[in-house]
Amino acid sequence: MKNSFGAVIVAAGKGTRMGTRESKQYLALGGKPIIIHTLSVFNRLPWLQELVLVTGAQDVPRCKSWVEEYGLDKVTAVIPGGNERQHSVFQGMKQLSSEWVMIHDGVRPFITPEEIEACRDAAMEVGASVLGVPVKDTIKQVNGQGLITGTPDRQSLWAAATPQTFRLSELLPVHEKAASEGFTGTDDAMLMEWAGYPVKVVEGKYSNIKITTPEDLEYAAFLQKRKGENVE
Ligand SMILES: Nc1ccn([C@@H]2O[C@H](COP(=O)(O)OP(=O)(O)OP(=O)(O)O)[C@@H](O)[C@H]2O)c(=O)n1
Ligand SMILES: C[C@](O)(CO)[C@H](O)COP(=O)(O)O
Repeated sequence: MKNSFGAVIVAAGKGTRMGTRESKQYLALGGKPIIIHTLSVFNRLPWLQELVLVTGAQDVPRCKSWVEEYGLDKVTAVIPGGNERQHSVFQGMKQLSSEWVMIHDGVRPFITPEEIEACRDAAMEVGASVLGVPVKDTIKQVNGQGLITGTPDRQSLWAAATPQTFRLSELLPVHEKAASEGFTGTDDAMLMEWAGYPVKVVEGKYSNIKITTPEDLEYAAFLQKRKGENVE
């Protein structure tokens, strides 16, 4: 359907950098698994037609029971992901029938409806969008010996986040082409850039963190407490 939107929440990673036995997307935050916080934000979007969760094959049953338990009624599929994030995105996209697809990391639970809607609107304007923030540090390019080989102009540097929003009819064939040519990107925008599509960056919040390493959990607990205090 024209201008229909689906979301793929990718949560099939191992969380190696977190170093916990439990994969980080299932760790408790404010009494609920992190992934449930993320899904709940998307589930509350009135204009979102379908919501697909991509998770570890062994975690599909418990994720399905959480979907029921937390009343996540927009979730249309809970499916196993792949060895790479790109593979998980591809599997999730194949479950969708919407015109547009928003891909979001399951470990970014502090995304806000306002940021998601800004991404939606920018994608409809340009064809594709990525939420990001201007970098605050000076970024260095460093060679294998640890020597600095360059300092890109900070004015042009943004840290890409998610959601990343595309037309399903454009992203799916690009994923297929990347798979056939062995091209791997660390985000979906990289694939679309590689294929020559324009992608607009939308300025988001620095609080849209990707929970990756142990210190992120401490910051996440602070953000969750602050969020709880802001509820009317
Ligand atoms: N094969 C993979 C790898 C990652 N992801 C998801 O992509 C998001 C961003 O990836 P990242 O933060 O790197 O998660 P992990 O790959 O689990 O972390 P690590 O690299 O530390 O193992 C996460 O929600 C993760 O679950 C996924 O669905 N499938
Ligand atoms: C997609 C992403 O979150 C954009 O910053 C990031 O590239 C994911 O990288 P990861 O290594 O899979 O966490």
